[in-house]
Amino acid sequence: MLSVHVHYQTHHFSPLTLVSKKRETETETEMERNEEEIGRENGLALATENDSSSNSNDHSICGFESLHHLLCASLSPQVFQEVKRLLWGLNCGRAVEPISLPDPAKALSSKHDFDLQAFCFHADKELLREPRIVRVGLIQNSIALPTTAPFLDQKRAIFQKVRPIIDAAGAAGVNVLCLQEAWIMPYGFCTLEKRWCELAEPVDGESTQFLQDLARKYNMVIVSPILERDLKHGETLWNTAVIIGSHGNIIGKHRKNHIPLIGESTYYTEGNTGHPVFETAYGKIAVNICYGKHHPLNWLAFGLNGAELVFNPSATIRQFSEQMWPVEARNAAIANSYFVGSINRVGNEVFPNPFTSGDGKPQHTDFGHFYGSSHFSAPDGSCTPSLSRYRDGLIISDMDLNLCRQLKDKWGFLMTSRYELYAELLGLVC
Ligand SMILES: NC(=O)NCCC(=O)O
Repeated sequence: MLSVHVHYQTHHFSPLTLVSKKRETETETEMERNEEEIGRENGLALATENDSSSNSNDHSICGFESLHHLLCASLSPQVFQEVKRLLWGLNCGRAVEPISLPDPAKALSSKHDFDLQAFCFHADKELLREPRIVRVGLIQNSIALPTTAPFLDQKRAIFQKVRPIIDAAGAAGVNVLCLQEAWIMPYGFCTLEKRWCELAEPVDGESTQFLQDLARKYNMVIVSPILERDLKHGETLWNTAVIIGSHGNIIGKHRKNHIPLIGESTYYTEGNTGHPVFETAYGKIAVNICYGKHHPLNWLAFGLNGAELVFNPSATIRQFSEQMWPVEARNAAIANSYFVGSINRVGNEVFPNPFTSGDGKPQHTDFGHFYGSSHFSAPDGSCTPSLSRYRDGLIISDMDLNLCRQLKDKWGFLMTSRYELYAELLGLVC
């Protein structure tokens, strides 16, 4: 059993070992022709772009909360071990290990029905440095009230819903916690309606105050991505992550660097904070907000500024990015020798007025399914399984930050880079 708090469905497919036995007797063409059939025999209908069978209305993956759960229940233990090695990699020669959490954290996850999983990334033992183990948490959540409810009620209901998840992180001894992009509101930007601007807050606004108390209570650094209104500079809007220190102090903020050309760009523009790395009690952290994950140089800049852990708080749907999700952050972790925590909201958010997404499709009232699937990636290329595709959740991982330098020494990506060549080229094209 790989997760600390498991919610397996009752489906049990025949082990794929049966499939491989059958395949030994087939030619390659037969295998191709029969792939779908064999998949169906095993209850694993293969997904195609237009095939909704892999994403039934409950937004499960063939009845499972995550790919990890599906594979664990469907493969023989031996085959699953090997598939895990290939899909999630090895950390210090071993599969990324689940760890157990204190009972109060587990009790909160049962009572409030959120997915709770915990893992551990190791580093090699060093002779001159002590291990630098940090416990990091990521929270994914759906909204709490219909998008038609009064705004203040919507926001406060989200506070109420997220509170026990933060309490679970506190009970589990999490040191650094990150919430999802614009966590205090629905992702109303897809509607283009300006009324969502009302939910913007100053950096020291209501949500920051709410989290400051919790940061103090649990001695925890909290990263809080909000829609910001800069009251001191023309009341402009930004998509901002506020970094709250473990004493409840505001360490700083980062404003989203890359704004997608969908909805959001009609609300706010590119951030003006560069690529800050925040020195916290628990390590050097940075935030690459959502769409910035598609920009390798954005990831690079946080690395060059010394980040050891970069969060990617997101709000993204299946149609946009699900196939990129397991790849981009993991690649950034490898290329820049740091850890990445990827967070995505969950659920469907239905809005009162129909809108289009500029894709020629009919008007609709919901943007699409936010597929959750929050997870961690490590600089050695290993990663954790993902949280549920449709439920709120908290994923925790211990990570020895010494692994960052160890990977730099092993692979030397920074040393062998040729940034001067790229700088020259970029100088020419800019
Ligand atoms: N929130 C946001 O930047 N969404 C863009 C979609 C994506 O990057 O997957």
